[in-house]
Amino acid sequence: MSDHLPPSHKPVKAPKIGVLLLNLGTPDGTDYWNVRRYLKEFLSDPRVIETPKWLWWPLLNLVILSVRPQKSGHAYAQIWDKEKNESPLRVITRNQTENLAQRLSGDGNVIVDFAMRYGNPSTKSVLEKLQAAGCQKILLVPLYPQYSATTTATANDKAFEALGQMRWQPAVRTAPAYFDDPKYVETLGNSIRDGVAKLDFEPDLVITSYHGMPVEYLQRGDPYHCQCYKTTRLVREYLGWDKSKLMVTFQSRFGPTKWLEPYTDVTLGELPGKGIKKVAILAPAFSADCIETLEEIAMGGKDTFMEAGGEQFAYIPCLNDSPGGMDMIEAMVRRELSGWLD
Ligand SMILES: C=CC1=C(C)c2cc3[nH]c(cc4nc(cc5[nH]c(cc1n2)c(C)c5CCC(=O)O)C(CCC(=O)O)=C4C)c(C)c3C=C
Ligand SMILES: [Fe+2]
Ligand SMILES: [Fe+2]
Repeated sequence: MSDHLPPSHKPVKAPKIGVLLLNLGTPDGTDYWNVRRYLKEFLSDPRVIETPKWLWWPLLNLVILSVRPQKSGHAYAQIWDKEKNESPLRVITRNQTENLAQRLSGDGNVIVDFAMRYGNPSTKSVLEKLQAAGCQKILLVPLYPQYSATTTATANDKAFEALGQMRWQPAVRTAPAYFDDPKYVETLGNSIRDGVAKLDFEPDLVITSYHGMPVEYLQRGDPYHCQCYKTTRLVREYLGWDKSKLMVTFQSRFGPTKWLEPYTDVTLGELPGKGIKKVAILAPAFSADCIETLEEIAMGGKDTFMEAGGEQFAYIPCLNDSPGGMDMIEAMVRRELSGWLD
């Protein structure tokens, strides 16, 4: 009888599985307003800045956002991918996405995409796109090897904020940090060994420079600091190197508070005076090269080191969409999809 028929509803797509790679974000352009918009969203995140809002709001809006966008915009302009008119972080994240999609294409019903925590493509827009395409199961993959509330947790928060507005919410999994995953350690170790072998000099020291954070965040329980040290220890053990050959430093200090030490810039300025004149440096906290690696370390870090009397300086790129890096991401994603993939 017609009164027992269900009311009309939206057409239902064949069920699919979504894999969503999440990264931090980047401005859409290097001009003042694009950088300002991005920094405002980023620096208004209470997971990133824990200063009470009543104190932080005037400081951010009246001081920081009137000067920082110009300074950062100039830095972004130096590393901008002019051909694609895009920031390297987004170019590389898209390449990783396309590469992974290719690798999972034989698995039939998987859609791979990427989204940013700040800026575009927004996490909400991509999750809605995946849901509209029929994804009833979604794996969120924050592309941060070491967990931090300031990166991993806020990326997941943003996804759950969007999921919270969905009537038909997909089943969701989040991939864990992979700082001690043997495949990550091996891949990073191989990239250091190969990166050093390609140089026309033998470095006295290799520096693993991690993005820093206020010491207070560590004291309040963020495990990031320990995970950084563990990554470097495991890589050193994998390479069979002496402790004196591989060092940990922390970069990208922001604001007047005490951040994790030793600071990368201070260390680079001091090493030549201690007789260490040839260094190679890499940034294992980043899954893709970006302003913090290309401008701050490969350019700024080199200047600091050479001006202090250094003789040779080399930057070893992030894993990006290298074959080894993609093998590692694919293995991690397949593991986290277990039970979902046929
Ligand atoms: C203000 C505090 C910040 C904390 C804490 C922080 C942690 C953190 N960040 C990354 C990865 C990236 N950060 C990037 C840029 C960036 N980071 C901060 C500040 C903090 N980061 C700022 C203000 C900026 C913007 C650039 C600038 O104005 O200097 C990026 C690169 C983005 C790009 O577009 O290229 C990444 C990636 C990690 C891993 C981390 C963990 C502790
Ligand atoms: Fe950062
Ligand atoms: Fe620690």
